[in-house]
Amino acid sequence: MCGILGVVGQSPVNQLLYDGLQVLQHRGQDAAGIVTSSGKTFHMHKGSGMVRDVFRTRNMRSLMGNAGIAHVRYPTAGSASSLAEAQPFYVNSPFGIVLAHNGNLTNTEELKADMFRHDLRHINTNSDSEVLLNVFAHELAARVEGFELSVEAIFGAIEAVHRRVRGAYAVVALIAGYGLVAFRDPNGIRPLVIGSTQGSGKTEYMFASESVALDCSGFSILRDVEPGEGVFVSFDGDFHARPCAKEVRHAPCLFEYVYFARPDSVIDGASVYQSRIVMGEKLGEKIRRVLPALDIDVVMPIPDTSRPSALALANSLGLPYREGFIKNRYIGRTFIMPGQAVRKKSVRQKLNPVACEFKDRNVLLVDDSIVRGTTSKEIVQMARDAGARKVYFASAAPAVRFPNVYGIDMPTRAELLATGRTEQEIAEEIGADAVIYQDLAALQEAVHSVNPKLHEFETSCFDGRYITGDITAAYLDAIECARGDGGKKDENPVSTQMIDLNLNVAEQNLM
Ligand SMILES: O=P(O)(O)OC[C@H]1O[C@H](OP(=O)(O)OP(=O)(O)O)[C@H](O)[C@@H]1O
Ligand SMILES: NC(=O)CC[C@H](N)C(=O)O
Ligand SMILES: [Mg+2]
Repeated sequence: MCGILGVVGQSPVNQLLYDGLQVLQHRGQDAAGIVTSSGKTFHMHKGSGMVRDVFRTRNMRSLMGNAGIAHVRYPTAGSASSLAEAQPFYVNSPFGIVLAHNGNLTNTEELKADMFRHDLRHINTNSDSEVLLNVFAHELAARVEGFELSVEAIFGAIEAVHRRVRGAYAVVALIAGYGLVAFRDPNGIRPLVIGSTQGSGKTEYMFASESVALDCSGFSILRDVEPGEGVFVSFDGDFHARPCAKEVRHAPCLFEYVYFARPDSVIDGASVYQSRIVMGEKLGEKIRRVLPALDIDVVMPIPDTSRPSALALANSLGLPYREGFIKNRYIGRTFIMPGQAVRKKSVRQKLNPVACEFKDRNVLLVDDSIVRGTTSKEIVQMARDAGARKVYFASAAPAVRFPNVYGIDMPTRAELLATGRTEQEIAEEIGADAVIYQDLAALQEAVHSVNPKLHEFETSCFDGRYITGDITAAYLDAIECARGDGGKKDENPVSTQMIDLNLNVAEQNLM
């Protein structure tokens, strides 16, 4: 669930992009990159790790210009350790284009083959985002007349991307000498919001995965990029927007509201915080139904993400809310770390119980979701070790039983705790006295109640219905082989040595 950012300003944007990336860090912890544009030249710096580790003062100084794009990466294609797959990606023709992508394509292999045979383009990494950039570049080149690029040609290229590409994609790109392009897939699976502010008497624009990046940079929310829409802002600040897909649906990813997004963001007009509050209230109603005896002494969140839901749940049941686990603020999000060993170790480093809150009590632990069960297994044991009598575990999301192919790295059924298990068996597996899951209809209703205009969501990890209509059992088997924890390219050191055609690594090391 990467984070993307783009700005067309009237003064240097390097600091703005850096600060914005820091605010989007929760969407990707494995790599970060910024490209700025001054005149017809791009300036790029990217690397593996968190934003604070990738950029030094010397790198920041070299990022000159009044427009730029940026990316934080949580890989869903290729590998976490490959520097060559860090974004933004660059192609030199036509004009020079850099692109940053959040999401995951589902026809990458077909596109790659087409690109090689018909478009005569070479893809050098395993990243689907490099493929997406090359499709856009090819379609743009096909529409250039003479040396001039028209706004019509840009929208035509976006239309062609929507025709050729399947899956989830929210994109920002720069075309050297022209401006910034932004677009979102026709189902609107991944978020992309537009903000504006005034600078030197002109309107400045920012595009971001989440509105929190606009808030922290002094931009106000203008609106979301619509599903299938294309937007172009010239480097002079002229704004153009147009629908670019014939068939559109508005089905944002429900998991953004459950886990990925920051609570202070508003996605597609629905406050994430408000949505999580309602999720907690609805979960409270369900707990009243399924545990009528209600022998619970205290409700506790598993920090961070479940906090608003746990608080609302406790209020709705009239039970005390306590912070029984303290989070180490210097450890990142465990779910988006690459590899099960590091995720498991990090839960213990990240969360520690306050023993006196557990002693001889029946506790209800609340998490936003249970995916692999890495967190819940450890946490239930910690609660018992700290003296809890009974441990109930509630999830603000339904059981995750199906792989996600749209930008969340849970590619195999086998790694999901709920696969092939009843709720009773799940409780046994994590060592809880009972597990209570939110119903899918209640979860959808929670977000819908916050923005009644949202009727449909991308819910595949809960119900196995893939909105792009192209996901077959054979496709799922293939990604399971390629991306299961055993099959990931991370385990293959050769892939980390892939030549990075985007980045002057030698120069980066010298600086
Ligand atoms: O069942 P699992 O595979 O463990 O995945 C689910 C857990 O992972 C996430 O927490 P994470 O530590 O990533 O982030 P947070 O601090 O935002 O809650 C999520 O909030 C759950 O706690
Ligand atoms: N989570 C994402 O948005 C990932 C983007 C892209 N598929 C990558 O792996 O780099
Ligand atoms: Mg969590």
